[in-house]
Amino acid sequence: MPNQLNAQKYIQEVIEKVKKTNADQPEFIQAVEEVLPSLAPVLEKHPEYMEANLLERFVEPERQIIFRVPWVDDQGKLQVNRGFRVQFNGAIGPYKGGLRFHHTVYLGIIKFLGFEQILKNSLTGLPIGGGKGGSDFDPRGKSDAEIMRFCQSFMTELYRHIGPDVDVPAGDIGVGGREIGYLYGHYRRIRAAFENGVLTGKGLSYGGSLIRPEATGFGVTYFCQEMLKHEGEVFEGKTVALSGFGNVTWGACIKINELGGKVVTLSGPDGYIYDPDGVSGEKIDYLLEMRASGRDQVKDYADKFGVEFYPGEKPWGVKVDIVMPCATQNDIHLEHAKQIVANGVKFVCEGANMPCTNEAVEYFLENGVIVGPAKAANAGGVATSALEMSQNSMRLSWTEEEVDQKLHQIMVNIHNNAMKAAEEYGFGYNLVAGANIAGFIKVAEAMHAQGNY
Ligand SMILES: NC(=O)C1=CN([C@@H]2O[C@H](COP(=O)(O)OP(=O)(O)OC[C@H]3O[C@@H](n4cnc5c(N)ncnc54)[C@H](O)[C@@H]3O)[C@@H](O)[C@H]2O)C=CC1
Ligand SMILES: O=C(O)CCC(=O)C(=O)O
Repeated sequence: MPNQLNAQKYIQEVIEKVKKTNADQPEFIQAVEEVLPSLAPVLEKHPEYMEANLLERFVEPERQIIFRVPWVDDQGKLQVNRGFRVQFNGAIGPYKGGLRFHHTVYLGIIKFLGFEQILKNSLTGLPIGGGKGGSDFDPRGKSDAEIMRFCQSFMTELYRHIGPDVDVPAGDIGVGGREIGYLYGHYRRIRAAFENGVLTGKGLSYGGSLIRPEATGFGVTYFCQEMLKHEGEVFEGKTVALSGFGNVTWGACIKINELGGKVVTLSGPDGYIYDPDGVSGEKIDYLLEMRASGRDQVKDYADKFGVEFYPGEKPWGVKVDIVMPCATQNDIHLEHAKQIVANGVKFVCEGANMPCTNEAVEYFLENGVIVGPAKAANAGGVATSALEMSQNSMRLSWTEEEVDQKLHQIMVNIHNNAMKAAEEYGFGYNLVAGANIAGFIKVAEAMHAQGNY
């Protein structure tokens, strides 16, 4: 009992301090408030972690780098953006996590993503620490040459902070194969060395891994398949509401179709589309064109395939069997969660990072909806990045089947480990709490073993 009281009190104190010292970073506070309360039983079992004030160290990044990114646009005008890399926790491996190029990026977004990444990377079972980076650069409407110049300038500063054994960035919103190519080319030029383990998500011709582009979408679908299996159900014949139309949504569409499910919605910042026949075949290929166009609008899909477009709306009112938000954070608020529950949805599986507000997740759990939390469900992307790092170190390439089979097994393991941790610590089949606990245990052990850093 005393430990129980202590743990809860200690967690509250740490949360209060995070709120006070990061008051201008609501997304980071949200991520911390979601994770910390579920760690109480772990701290009760390990009072030594409280004595060593491990949690306060856990919520403070090891290093935050903020830098100027000057670049010249096609009109010859000098533009300036802000670059970020947050090296959050390196206790179990080199910092690992994507770069986001989006106009909304600021320190609070990068910190919430980096914080989530610590637990996610731990859940993969692979030796990778947590980090994240990006810029408020807006790729919309930029030419290829502008994107290249921006990436080169970004790397001109970033290169000194990263390395195959130090910090290994990859893609996220607004950063895909093209951007990784420009970033790597510039890194190689500055370093005068072929150190391709420094970035993942590379093209196949210079050390990329098969299946990495599909991995996050495949992974979230494999994870959802395990959630369905737990309830004695399958994808076959199920309708699915997806949001976004980018990399994760694309991969999820492919795998859901393969498993016999039907994707009926996509979305963008401009609204959502409803396709009652399902997003399949050439329609899935078209998502790649939409993303590459830099227009960032889902209406293009409606125009091309003659389906309904709902401007300014989200897809969460559509009656489906499964909901998979794959666009961005806080896409599903409490009012959407109420609609989703009222529609009888039993499964919500998060492809994006923190796509549901904490209130929405609580409402789902209270109403018996099974939630696949992002840090577990979308870990297939970073897991396959770690497989890319392994291939780079070994100087060899695995086949598509080999990578996919490893990815699939990793997703099954993550699901089972989250499920077991939740059961062991008294949360039942609550994958949200289970993922937090299972991810935390390994990092906490490593931090504690390494002294008071
Ligand atoms: N690419 C990866 O390997 C991984 C990505 N994620 C997460 O998945 C989500 C999607 O990332 P990607 O598909 O890689 O990016 P992307 O750049 O390929 O696609 C992003 C999609 O989200 C939509 N979007 C962005 N901001 C929006 C807003 N404010 N309102 C509505 N729609 C918006 C865009 O229109 C686009 O369809 C992000 O939360 C990302 O952090 C998570 C794990 C790995
Ligand atoms: O593959 C990676 O390292 C990054 C993936 C990522 O950014 C994420 O998991 O959110």
